Amino acid sequence: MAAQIWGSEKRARRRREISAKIAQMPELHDSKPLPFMTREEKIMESARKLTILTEKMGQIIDPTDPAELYHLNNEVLGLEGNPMALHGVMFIPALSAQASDEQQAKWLPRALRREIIGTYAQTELGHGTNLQNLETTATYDLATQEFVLHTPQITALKWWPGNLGKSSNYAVVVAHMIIKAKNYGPHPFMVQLRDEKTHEPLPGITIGDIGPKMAYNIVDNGFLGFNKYRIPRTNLLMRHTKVEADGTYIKPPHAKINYSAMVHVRAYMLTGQAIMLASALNIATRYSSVRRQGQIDKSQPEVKVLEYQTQQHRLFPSIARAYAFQFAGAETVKLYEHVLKEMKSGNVSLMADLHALTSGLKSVVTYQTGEGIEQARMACGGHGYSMASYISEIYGVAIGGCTYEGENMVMLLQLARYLVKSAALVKSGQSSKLGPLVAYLGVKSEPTSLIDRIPNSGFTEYVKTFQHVSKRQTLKAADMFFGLMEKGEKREIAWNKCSVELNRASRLHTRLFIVEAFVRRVNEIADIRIKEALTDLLHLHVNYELLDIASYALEDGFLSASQLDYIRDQVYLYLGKIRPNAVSLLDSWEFSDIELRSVLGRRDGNVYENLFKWAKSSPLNKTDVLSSVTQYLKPMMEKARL
Ligand SMILES: CCCCCCCCCCCCCCCCCCCCCCCC(=O)SCCNC(=O)CCNC(=O)[C@H](O)C(C)(C)COP(=O)(O)OP(=O)(O)OC[C@H]1O[C@@H](n2cnc3c(N)ncnc32)[C@H](O)[C@@H]1OP(=O)(O)O
Ligand SMILES: Cc1cc2nc3c(=O)[nH]c(=O)nc-3n(C[C@H](O)[C@H](O)[C@H](O)COP(=O)(O)OP(=O)(O)OC[C@H]3O[C@@H](n4cnc5c(N)ncnc54)[C@H](O)[C@@H]3O)c2cc1C
Repeated sequence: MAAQIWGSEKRARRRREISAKIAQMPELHDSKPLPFMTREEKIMESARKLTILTEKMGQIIDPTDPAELYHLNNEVLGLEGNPMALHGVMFIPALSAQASDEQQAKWLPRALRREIIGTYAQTELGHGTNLQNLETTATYDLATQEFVLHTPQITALKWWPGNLGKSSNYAVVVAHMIIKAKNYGPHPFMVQLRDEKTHEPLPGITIGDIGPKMAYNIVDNGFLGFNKYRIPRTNLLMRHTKVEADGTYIKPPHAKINYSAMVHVRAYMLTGQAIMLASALNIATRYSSVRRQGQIDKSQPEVKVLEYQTQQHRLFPSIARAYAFQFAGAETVKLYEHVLKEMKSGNVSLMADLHALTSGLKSVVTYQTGEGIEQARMACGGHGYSMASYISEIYGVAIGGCTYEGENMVMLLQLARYLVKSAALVKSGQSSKLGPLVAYLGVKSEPTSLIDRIPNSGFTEYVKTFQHVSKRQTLKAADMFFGLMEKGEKREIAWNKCSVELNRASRLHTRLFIVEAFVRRVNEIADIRIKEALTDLLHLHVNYELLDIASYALEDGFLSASQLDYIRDQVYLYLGKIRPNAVSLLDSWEFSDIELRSVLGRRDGNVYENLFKWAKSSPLNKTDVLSSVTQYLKPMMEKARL
């Protein structure tokens, strides 16, 4: 099963080898539990480990393999980030995709050797979503052949970029490029922020940390202002766009090609979310098979809480989602790598499809991951609320994904643009022009669903039902939009009035893609036992998801009330079938105790003893009487007693 999850036997084996090596290297372990550290201590601890990794990484992993890097990162540095997180996740990808060969030769080897640390500085205090209204300017000075970076007012301060505040000395900065008074829109520039020797900010740069956040507190998200700060013309990233010395602008082959670093993260973060969901579920499911509370049959001893159907219903559909996200994420990464290769050689024809797909997936996956992790926390009762479970930290980190790389509603609306265009093709009789991901929009469906009507139909009737609801909602939302425009509404006003319906269409389309990716994967599996276990999980997935969106299929009679009862019964049936495999389905992800960082989710199940040990190690317990007591509470009580 690990081979299915991680992509191959070899990958699963490599993960085990890497975990085993890390287990033998105490210098790479947390020196104490992260929840007991201050933010400064955590940052220090993380930087300490990073420097060891820079020395020893080659002994542990193949540093050119992103999957191995990611695993090393999760084991050693953990989910809460590190001082170079953005360096690997966005700075290097931005340089790789957007810098010319000459620029790459100059900067990439230095970045890869970690001579410099970089980040991606785009979002500002006043604008994150609407890139067209960013306010930082890069004005070309023809006389000196330099760009002058400037922050005209407080809302133009860069705000949020990870590791910008304290760690990075370089950044890819996105600013509006102005040449001879003409604004060419946001463009990426390579900018040195700090002195390479002293690490002091360079003159003309204001920089710092934006303060503690809901999670990710090892990352120094920062602010950055420029006061007429000059950089050479050749610091504009020029793989796709060029500015000649005389100010001539050569436009890129696609207007949004400079957004590729964002698409990179959107494509890669899906499996990251799957891992966080599976981690939280692993903790909750293991704990649920240790925790005994109450009886189902009063004549029997107390049961493991995992025996309760409500507990299974809380956890198992999310187990199915974690697998589904992992499979859909793996497909998306493959597609991204393909499109990136094509883009580099000038073929930009697949960019719109990739953008639509990653926008929808990023939104649905992060939202459902958040839901699943929160349910996992609640499923652990009181101990889930303790930082000893570590689930709240996983939740805080995962939920950040709903906001970064494009706020979820906004990204769903991006997919909706693509769906509405596709609907227009269907309506104008040009269904043959639909791309493969939306081809179903042009296919006539049966009048009613055949779920439970055709024996042994596998998952086909389920997929058709998801297609039907997605198609119907897309065409309905598009009709609403076109109808308003026909009545004379301006395009943007009409769009806003339909946006809730449009986003519903985007979610349904994305959920269909996730179901199809799961079905595709299960169909490919040769090993009978693995196929059986995953088929059970897929049954649970399709029935649970369909029940969740049933109103869309009920409103036009595509599903009947009796079919709905059948679907509900299937959910209960598969909860029971999955129960014996539940812990194994999560243990198959092979998270080590080092990586999980959870007292509740320990592999050995020795929860109570270790919870007590953990509590005793709290800094508050170093002394029996705290100074808050001697200084305030004790005098208060004494005064009251007089
Ligand atoms: C030991 C070492 C450890 C190191 C570890 C290394 C591991 C390496 C492995 C990697 C693993 C990665 C895992 C991820 C883990 C995550 C870590 C967390 C890091 C957090 C990073 C967060 C970073 C950020 O948030 S950066 C800022 C992101 N900002 C945004 O996303 C802003 C959102 N806004 C937008 O994207 C745009 O403004 C948008 C799209 C909303 C609107 O743009 P615009 O106004 O320009 O366009 P429109 O007018 O709306 O549209 C015009 C047209 O263009 C189309 N379009 C838009 N974007 C794209 C695109 N990208 N591609 C193609 N087409 C695009 C749009 O659809 C329109 O098309 P139409 O045809 O006109 O409809
Ligand atoms: C943990 C974290 C890490 C980050 N790292 C980085 C980084 O490394 N580099 C970087 O540059 N940035 C980074 N960011 C910033 C992040 O990319 C933005 O916060 C994000 O893109 C959302 O933009 P915003 O803050 O402007 O939200 P807003 O756009 O202000 O969103 C507020 C509300 O308005 C709604 N809204 C906005 N526009 C529309 C619209 N057109 N239609 C409908 N609704 C709309 C949204 O849906 C939301 O409900 C990070 C953010 C976080 C939380």
